[in-house]
Amino acid sequence: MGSESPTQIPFIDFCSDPGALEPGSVGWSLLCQEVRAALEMYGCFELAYDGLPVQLRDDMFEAMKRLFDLPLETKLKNYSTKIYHGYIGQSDVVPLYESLGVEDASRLDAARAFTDLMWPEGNPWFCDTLKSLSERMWELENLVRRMIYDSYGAGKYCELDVENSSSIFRVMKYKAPEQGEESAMGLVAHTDKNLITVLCPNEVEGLQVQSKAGHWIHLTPRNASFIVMMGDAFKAWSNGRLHPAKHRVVMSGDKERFSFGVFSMPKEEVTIEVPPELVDRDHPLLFKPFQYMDYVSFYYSTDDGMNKENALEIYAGV
Ligand SMILES: O=C(O)CCC(=O)C(=O)O
Ligand SMILES: [Fe+2]
Repeated sequence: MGSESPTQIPFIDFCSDPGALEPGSVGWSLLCQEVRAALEMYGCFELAYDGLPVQLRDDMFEAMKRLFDLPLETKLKNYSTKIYHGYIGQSDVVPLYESLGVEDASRLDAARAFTDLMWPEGNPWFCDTLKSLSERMWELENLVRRMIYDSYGAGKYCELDVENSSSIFRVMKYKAPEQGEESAMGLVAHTDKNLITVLCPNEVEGLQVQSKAGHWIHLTPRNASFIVMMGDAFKAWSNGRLHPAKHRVVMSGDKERFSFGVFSMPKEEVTIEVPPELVDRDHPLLFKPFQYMDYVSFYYSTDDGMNKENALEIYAGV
């Protein structure tokens, strides 16, 4: 893979050596370094992981079709005062895109509240699928997070930081472009603002990641793999080491694309702070402590253009 214009993102296999998922083992240390290198260089990687039954993800893709087929007025009930937490869709900028979000969906009460909102007559199957899948995705997020912390010798902060985090489970649908249109923007280029995003796309391609050199890499994920993506908040925590990958979705062909993912973020009252282990003479402090939602509000209040590109540096840079 040439570093000038890579055609793929790194692929990391969590299945080949189950012993490597034991913190403290030799395999674990090697995996931590591999994860760190991928996230510093590309800001993302494709992951093979067998801790989540394929049937469960297939059930979710099946359930998502029915969810998105509900009337718009029902989907709009998934409303949140928090930015990017509820229903998003009907946008002139990305008319193919629609998504719904459930905060802390691994909690039964949260999964049930969402399900009851969408299906007042009840839908226990959807509720169970949502809860189980969110739980497993959250475990996976925690595993990757632990690897990142350990790779920087900052493992002692991990448990508390995980406790101080929340998550959104989002389901996304992208319609195929209009007939006669070769391709169309499904989701405009952005970096995620949160800590870690773990995505699970269906078999329809469309996700593209920008390399540091500025080339768009078209992802062709292997069957049943996951995409792990760094967000701005983790870049700040790592004192600039982790690279938030810029990505977008471009739709072509005649098939709808579905994906779901877990987006982790610090709880509202929690301050993101660079651990002292990550600051030294060669790595002077780059970011002031800040609260995640304040940064998100800042990001969405700025105009398009330069400010959006460097929002983290403008908002929290020292
Ligand atoms: O659907 C995808 O694969 C990407 C979604 C995404 O980038 C996002 O929701 O931030
Ligand atoms: Fe994203």
